[in-house]
Amino acid sequence: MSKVLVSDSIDQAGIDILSQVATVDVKLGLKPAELIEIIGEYDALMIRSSTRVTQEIIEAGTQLKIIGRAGVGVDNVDVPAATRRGIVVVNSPEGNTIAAAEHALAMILALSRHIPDANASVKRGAWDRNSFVGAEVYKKTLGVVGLGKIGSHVAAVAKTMGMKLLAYDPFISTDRAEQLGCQLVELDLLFQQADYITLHIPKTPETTHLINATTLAKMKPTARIVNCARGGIIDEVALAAALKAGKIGGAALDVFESEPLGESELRSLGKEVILTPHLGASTAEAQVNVAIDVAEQIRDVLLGLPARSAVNIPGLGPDVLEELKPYMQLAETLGNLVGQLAGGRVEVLNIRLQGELATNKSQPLVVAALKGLLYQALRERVNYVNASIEAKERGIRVIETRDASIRDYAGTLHLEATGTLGTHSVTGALLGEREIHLTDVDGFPINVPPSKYMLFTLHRDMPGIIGKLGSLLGSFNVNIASMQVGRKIVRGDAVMALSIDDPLPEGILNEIIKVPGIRDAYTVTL
Ligand SMILES: NC(=O)c1ccc[n+]([C@@H]2O[C@H](COP(=O)([O-])OP(=O)(O)OC[C@H]3O[C@@H](n4cnc5c(N)ncnc54)[C@H](O)[C@@H]3O)[C@@H](O)[C@H]2O)c1
Ligand SMILES: O=C(O)[C@H](O)COP(=O)(O)O
Repeated sequence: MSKVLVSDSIDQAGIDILSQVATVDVKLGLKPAELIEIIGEYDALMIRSSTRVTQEIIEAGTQLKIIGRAGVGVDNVDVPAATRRGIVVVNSPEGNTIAAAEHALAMILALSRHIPDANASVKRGAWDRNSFVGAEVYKKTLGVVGLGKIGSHVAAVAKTMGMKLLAYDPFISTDRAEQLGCQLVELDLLFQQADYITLHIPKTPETTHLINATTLAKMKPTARIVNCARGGIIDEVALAAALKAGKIGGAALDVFESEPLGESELRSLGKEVILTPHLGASTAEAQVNVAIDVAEQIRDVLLGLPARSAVNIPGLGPDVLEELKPYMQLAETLGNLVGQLAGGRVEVLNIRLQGELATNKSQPLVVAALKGLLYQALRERVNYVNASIEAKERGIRVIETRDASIRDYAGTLHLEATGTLGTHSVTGALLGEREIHLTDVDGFPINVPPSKYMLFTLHRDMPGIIGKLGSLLGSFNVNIASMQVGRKIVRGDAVMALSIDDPLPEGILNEIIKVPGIRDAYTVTL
């Protein structure tokens, strides 16, 4: 049975799902050295934001197949290191969207009405109504930086509170912003005009210290800024200085450059600053959502199925996956087949998407074809995560073409591999109940479903050759399950595709190519 380590606090709903397929160990608060010591026993690791999954931990996780982040941000995981090792990293992109958006909205209102400090003062026994006069958000301008899932929900709710909305997000369209009632503006204008600024962007090299002494100086002296996105987007030293100097009106932070928050000037500031310990996703509902979402993906990967929200499988979202799954199987089979026909070291892989396939997203198909192509060399070590990297490291050049014209089949995938031993090609399609069929081998039309053991010959189309090959195979006790000849002209060159029940015995290929008329023979295992 597989083993899963849960190293952050996860809702029981997730543990229950994992327990269906694995032994689950919940070990919270592990030090890095302790995690390194035990991670080698586990097939999967499930975390939130507290566990830092470094390259060292990934390298010690020799059995690891998947790292599941029960939440959105994977910045605590060394994703490139996981990718190099072929470990799938999954998250829950939507499970805590509402929770994080509502936390940001709560911060905006709490800042405006000094709720934390007013509450603390009453609890201390005071009744001070003068120190906590607030401001209304109605008719004020909210600047939303990042109009993705969380930013959009914040904008939608703020709109209903009567706020005017400005937004900055270079990756969304003006139409989308308008649908949400937001005016898309440049960042400088947003900084100058907003009464409230709320951040909903990932932390990237471009967004690190986006809020710094220079950008803070552009804001209104009454501006209030909220960060429920990621620590480090705000330069905390510059923020504390701006707040102290009255250059901005207030700040509410849920996330920090270093967590847990250590010594910080921000702690010493008054009611204009609200600090929460990374609580954006901490609602009962969100925790159930993310735990189920990620546990289901871990379960699926441990059962050999693909995950719906893998962050390190390019272009493979849940919607794409559902549609492309059968085509990915086709691409992988063809990749495996053409790799074996080509033999030697493949240098160029041409991939042509034909007919209705030409309009599909191609990246997952390319990855699947490469996974198939590299299977003979790498076996289980190649998967959807590392296939592209492995191919690149081997210097395999991938050339992709599309042709939307429909020929004999509605949609076909054609792979041509050129390597040290020559060039071979295969084409395939999904027919009937989405069953894989080989429709062409080395330019010769055939129509056969692939089977585990196959034999292909290149021969001259002439009387008696099928019989001679059949007798030869019979003399080696090889049972033929099916056989088909593909030819372009009568008595010209032809290809024979045979499905056989068992692997071809050693040495028989040499006998086959001695049969008069047979020029070449290839055996493959799929
Ligand atoms: N505090 C919490 O507990 C908590 C909970 C959930 C998510 N988060 C964080 O909230 C953030 C947003 O999450 P989401 O689910 O809305 O993500 P999302 O991917 O749906 O949206 C992010 C948006 O930011 C935009 N963006 C990227 N780079 C930008 C840039 N340089 N300038 C402006 N916009 C940029 C993208 O186009 C996208 O629209 C993430 O950092 C996530 O980790 C925090
Ligand atoms: O990225 C996220 O999902 C949030 O930051 C939540 O983090 P958490 O799961 O540690 O609360």
